[in-house]
Amino acid sequence: MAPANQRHTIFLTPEEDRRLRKTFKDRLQKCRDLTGQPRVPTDPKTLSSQVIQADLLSDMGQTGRSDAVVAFPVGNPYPPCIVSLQDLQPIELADLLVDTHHRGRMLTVRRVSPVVKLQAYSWTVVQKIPSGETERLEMSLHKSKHGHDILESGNIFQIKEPYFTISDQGEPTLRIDHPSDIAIRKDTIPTERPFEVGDSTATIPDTQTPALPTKTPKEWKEEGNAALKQKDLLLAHSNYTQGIQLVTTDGTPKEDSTFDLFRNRAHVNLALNRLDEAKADALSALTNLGDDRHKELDSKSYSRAGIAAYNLGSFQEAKQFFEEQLKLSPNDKEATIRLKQAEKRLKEQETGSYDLKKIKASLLMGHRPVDAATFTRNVKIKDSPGRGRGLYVTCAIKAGDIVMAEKPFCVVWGHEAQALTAMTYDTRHDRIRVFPAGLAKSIVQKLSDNPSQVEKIMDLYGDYRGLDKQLIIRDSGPVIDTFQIHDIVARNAFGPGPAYTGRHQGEQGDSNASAGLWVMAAYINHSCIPNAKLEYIGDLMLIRATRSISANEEIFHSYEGSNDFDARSAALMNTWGFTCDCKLCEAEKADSPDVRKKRGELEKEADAFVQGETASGARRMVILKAKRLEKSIQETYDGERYKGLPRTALVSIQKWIAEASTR
Ligand SMILES: C[S@@+](CC[C@H](N)C(=O)[O-])C[C@H]1O[C@@H](n2cnc3c(N)ncnc32)[C@H](O)[C@@H]1O
Repeated sequence: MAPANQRHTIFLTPEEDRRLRKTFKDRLQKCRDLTGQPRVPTDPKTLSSQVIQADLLSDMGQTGRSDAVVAFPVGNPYPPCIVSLQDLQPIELADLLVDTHHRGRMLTVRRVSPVVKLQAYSWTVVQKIPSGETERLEMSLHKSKHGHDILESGNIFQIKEPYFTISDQGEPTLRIDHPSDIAIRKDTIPTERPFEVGDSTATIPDTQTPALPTKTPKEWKEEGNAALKQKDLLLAHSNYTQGIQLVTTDGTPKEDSTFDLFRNRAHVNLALNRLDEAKADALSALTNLGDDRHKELDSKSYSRAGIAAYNLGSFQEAKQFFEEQLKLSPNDKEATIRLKQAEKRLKEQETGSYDLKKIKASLLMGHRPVDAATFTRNVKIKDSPGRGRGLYVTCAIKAGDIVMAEKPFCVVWGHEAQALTAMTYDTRHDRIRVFPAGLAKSIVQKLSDNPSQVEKIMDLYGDYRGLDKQLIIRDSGPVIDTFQIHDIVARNAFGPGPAYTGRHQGEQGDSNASAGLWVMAAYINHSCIPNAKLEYIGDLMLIRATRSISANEEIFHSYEGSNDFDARSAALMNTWGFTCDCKLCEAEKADSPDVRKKRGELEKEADAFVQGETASGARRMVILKAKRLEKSIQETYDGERYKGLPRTALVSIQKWIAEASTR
């Protein structure tokens, strides 16, 4: 994870480290050994008793959330299915091969057991009908949608290009890594006897049949409204969608009930943070009729379109929608306030001038996230030789000034339920890393709900390029390669530290560090002698110049603050996969290991001295001791080689001496 306040390490004993690597390597080996072998049929009774036992254990809290850090392997990416359901050929469980992706095929199964929900995956038992054969089905990290477990949200699934493999626990399993590879059948027949393994009386056709009995759009609207009243947003969304699908073939509503369906779904979409669809729905709901009743309804639609645009950071568009709303309802106070807010954001976007005092005060009042715009006018992305792309300033910036300010694409704070720090074993580099899994999950969810954002996220640096940055929409949503998201998060996420100070103690344990993705800032490369630093005010990230920066100069901040060359180099390689070649690293690399060791020891001594001795009012003898320590550290630096470079080991002792000497 990237800077600052990041947590790169979770302490593992050598034995734990060895066991973790061995478990995952053994599983990989088992997969390799069995690849392409025919699947061995399972015993339905054994499978069902396993799931029931595991479900009981998880109910008793024995396998659910605990302080233990979740670990899973990464580094064997495979692409999601990009073929529509209708173009896939059905496959039987009996035809599956081990550790194989069944490209071009689709498996329709019925869930016949409860779902065992664990932190990093969920699993259940499914049955092929009419054969009655059963199999384990596992959905990995990206297993929930708006807080609901996907496997639990239905009982008939269509699995696209099924992947049959061996689970991390060594069991044969169908495994889903990309949420777009599983569809819940809309015509799911609610089973009165839901969990009877071996029941093969019902048949499920592989292709979808129209829902029976058919409801009218008005009835779907009423069902949607009822679900909304019950706060079941997903059901309300589904009901309105069914109504919309009945009345529109070309996306254009024709009568009042259809306009209502769109307007109501816009409301639900706002609540679900599905902003793209919220905006589109609100605009589709516009009747453009001039009578008072329709004017009032259209005003509501403009308001919803404006809120969606505002939350997407499209402030110009938001402003236009609120202006249209005010034309229809000139006395609407809320619309006037919203218009003013949009205008303020546009000004921030343009000038980079923020009322930081007011923002800080709003944080004290508990208002989060910060209501502010992103300011990136003075920076641009360009190639940075040897470092991929980097961020450059387009004009001179004075020391202390704001280079840019950015709101995150997504942030998960340590105190939030979604926070989850995991350990990953990357089979590509044989490395164990700390990974903000909760952030990755939230990003996948946000992108699935807001396809307009896919391109900018997928453009970020990651080792595995997956589908690159192309947006592919299939069946009912965008195809998101979760392995690509993993690699992007691993190299670009920031650790902003706890959201609150003083309160919410313990919000950053081993398993719940805060993490976020600030897209433009993610283009900034590392240097051990940076010219900029990060600050967070709530979720607003400020990048400030630490010295004056000339026009067209590249911006750098320090990903890793350790003064110890070896520790710093190891962290840069382990977390970000590169060797720093800045002048400071060059100079430190040229020092002999003995000199580096000596300097490290002296620095520790200096730190202990500074902690133990108060500078103000220090006696002469104590100051002399500090100066001797300073001199010893100075002697570890080669004057010629370190000319113009920071001598980082001296920082604390020199600060102490300066303070002690000003009396
Ligand atoms: C947060 S991204 C920075 C933007 C990235 N350079 C790009 O092209 O999108 C971090 C990645 O940039 C590269 N990087 C950053 N600083 C570097 C440096 N000083 N030297 C070499 N590579 C660097 C590494 O590949 C690292 O994993």
